[in-house]
Amino acid sequence: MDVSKFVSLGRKIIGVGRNYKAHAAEMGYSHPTDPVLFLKPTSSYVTQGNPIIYPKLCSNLHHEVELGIVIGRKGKNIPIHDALSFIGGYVLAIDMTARDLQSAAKTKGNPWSIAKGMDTFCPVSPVLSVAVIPEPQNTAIWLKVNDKLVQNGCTKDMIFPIPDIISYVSARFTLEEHDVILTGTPEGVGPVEIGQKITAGIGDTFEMGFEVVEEK
Ligand SMILES: O=C([O-])CC(=O)C(=O)O
Ligand SMILES: [Mg+2]
Repeated sequence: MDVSKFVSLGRKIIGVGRNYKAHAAEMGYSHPTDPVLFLKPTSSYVTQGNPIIYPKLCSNLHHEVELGIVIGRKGKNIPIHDALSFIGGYVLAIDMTARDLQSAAKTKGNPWSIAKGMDTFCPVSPVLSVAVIPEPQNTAIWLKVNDKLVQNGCTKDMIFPIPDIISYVSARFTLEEHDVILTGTPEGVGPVEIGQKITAGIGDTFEMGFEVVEEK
C-alpha cells in the first residue's frame, strides 16, 4: 500500500485515547472501562518532508507517538477473533494535540475535534507492511524531541489490545479500506516548540522526522 494513495482517498482517522495506564495516569485520567474514541480529519495528515505547523490558535502543542493500524478491507461488527485479518498494514503516527484547547474543551464538556484535528496534527510514516511488524502487540515505539528521548513505550502495555479496538470501533463505524486507527500513546507526552525536530520510530526498524514550524 502506498501512503500517498490512502491520504488522497480521504478515509477516516480514528483515535483511541487513554489506552496506556501510565499515560492515563500522567494526564490524571481514570482507567477507561471502554475505549475512548475521537476522529481526526484527513486534512491533518502530513507525510515526511513536510513540516508540522504550530497553529497560532494553540499555545501548548504536544506530541503523542502511536502505532496506527491501516485497515485492509471493509468490515462491520468484526469479531475479536477475526480482527487481525482486517489489518492491511501499519503506520507510525504522531497524534499531535493542542493540549491547551483540549483542556478547555474538557472543562466545558466539549468535543476534542479542534484540539486533535488541526492541519498537520497527524504526521504519518509510509504504510508499513504487516511483515515489518511481526508482533504488533509487542513493539517498541519511541519519540525524540531534538535528539532527547521523551517517549519510549511498548504496545504490550495497551489497555485494550489491537483486536479488541478493531472490534469495538467496527461495531460503531464501518471500517473501510485505508482507514487508520491510532491506538493511543504511551507515557512521556509533552510540548514541542517552533524550530524543534521531532523524530519517532518503531524499535530500530523504522524512523521518521518532522520539523515544527510557525504558522504563516
Ligand atoms: O489526548 C489524550 O491524552 C488522549 C489520547 O489521544 C491518547 O491517550 O493517546
Ligand atoms: Mg493519542
